[in-house]
Formats: sequence, structure tokens, C-alpha cells
Amino acid sequence: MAIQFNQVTKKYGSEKALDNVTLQLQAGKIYGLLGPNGSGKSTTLKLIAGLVYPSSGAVTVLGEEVTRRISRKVAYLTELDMFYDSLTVDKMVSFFKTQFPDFNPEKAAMLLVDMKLDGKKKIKQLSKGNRGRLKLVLTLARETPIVLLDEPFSGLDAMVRDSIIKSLLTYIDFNEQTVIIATHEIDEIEPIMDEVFAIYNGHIIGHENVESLREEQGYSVLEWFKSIMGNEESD
Ligand SMILES: Nc1ncnc2c1ncn2[C@@H]1O[C@H](COP(=O)(O)OP(=O)(O)OP(=O)(O)O)[C@@H](O)[C@H]1O
Repeated sequence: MAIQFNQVTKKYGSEKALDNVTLQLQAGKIYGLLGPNGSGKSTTLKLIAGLVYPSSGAVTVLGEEVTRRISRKVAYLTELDMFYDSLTVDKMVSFFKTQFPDFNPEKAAMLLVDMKLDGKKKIKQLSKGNRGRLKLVLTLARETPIVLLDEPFSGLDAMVRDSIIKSLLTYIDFNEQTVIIATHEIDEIEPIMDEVFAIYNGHIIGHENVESLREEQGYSVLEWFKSIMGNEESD
């Protein structure tokens, strides 16, 4: 099992961002983690990346209970920190190479071309769409067993979204890498997901295999998600 949550609760102060979550993710699949704002998606990813720790319960990644050291096996990028703003795109790529032994510079170079990013531009000069693309370049150039993408589409236009999906299909090694995409924008990733989890108020409220959802139940992921969210909200 690539990732396991065993009765995981994560509190910030007295608020439970995750409440007694148990789940298992298999290696080599693309998972969607779907939920509205504030449902616990980012917290789930941060627990896997070792950026926060459970208040109770345990998170295990590749058989190891998660500590900071898991960053060697998990590629995870949320925001490009303001700290990097004065670096050029090329310098940022070189910096990542020094930080992560699994960073593949050839892959990064190909991704930069695909994403039409100018290596000489400073990060602060990049449009929001190009920052989104750069984030993806830096994440996908790492050859880690686990890849976490937090809202990779947010605020980006249709062309950027398409280029992100294409690069996922091109650069993810589907035999080796487990990918989790946290998003509330379901349409985009519908075609590439193997399995979906729905999260609401810190609880996992649904888990489906996308193919059987479609073929056996005749639902798209979006329809399924809307129906279970509707049940929650009318409770
Ligand atoms: N550092 C923090 N301190 C206090 N509360 C937090 C912190 N991070 C998250 N929370 C709270 O935990 C809950 C879950 O947040 P989380 O960021 O995991 O949700 P999310 O589904 O990723 O939402 P979004 O789509 O808005 O990013 C929210 O109620 C949020 O306010």
C-alpha cells in the first residue's frame, strides 16, 4: 500500500480539519481528492508530505510512519514562496536540482519547453498561469514515488489547464508513481483519474473507482460528487 491513514484526526486549535479518517491508496494510481473549500483536502496532502502531523492516529507512506524525512519520497508544491520571487525560472530549476537528488534536469528542460516558459524571466514577472505552469514543472521533474498536486488548476485558463493535463499524462510514470490531485474543479481531471475520494467537513464521505462508477452505475464523477454532496447538505 502506498499510503495509509489509520483513524487520523488533525486539529488546528480546537477545530478538527480531519476527523477520524481511515483510507488506503495503492501504488501506481491517480487519485482525485474532491471537496469544497475548507473540507480538509490540503490538510490531507500536508499530512502525507510530513508538513503537519496527526493529532491522533497514524499516517504511513511506503511503509514508513511519516516524518519530515518523507519529503525525499513525496513531491509536493502548493505555492511558490515570495522568497523566490527575484530568482529566474532557470535559477529556480537549478535550486531544485540542488535540493532534491531525485530531480531530473532533462525532464525539467522538456517540461519548460512544453509549458512554453522562458527560463530567463524572473518569477515575479510571471503571470498567474505561468506560475502555475512552473509549479508543475518543478513538481513533475522530481522522480518520486508519490506526487501531490494541490489545486493545480485554480485561477488558470482553459489553455493552461489543458497543458497541465497533457503534461501529467506525459511525465507521470504510471507504473511507479502514485498521484493525488486535490481539487474542487472536477471536470478537468475526470478523464485521468483512477479513483476518487470525496471529502467534506473533515470526513471521507465517498470513495469510488472511476471506471466502475461510469460503467456499472452510469455516473460521471461530477454527477456522483454532486449527488453525495447533496445528501450531506440536506442532512
Ligand atoms: N494552519 C491552520 N490553522 C488553523 N486552521 C486551519 C489551518 N489550516 C487549515 N485550517 C482549517 O482546517 C479546515 C480544513 O482546511 P484545509 O485547508 O485542509 O481545506 P481544503 O479542503 O484544502 O480547503 P481549500 O480548498 O479552501 O484550500 C478549514 O476549516 C481550515 O480553516
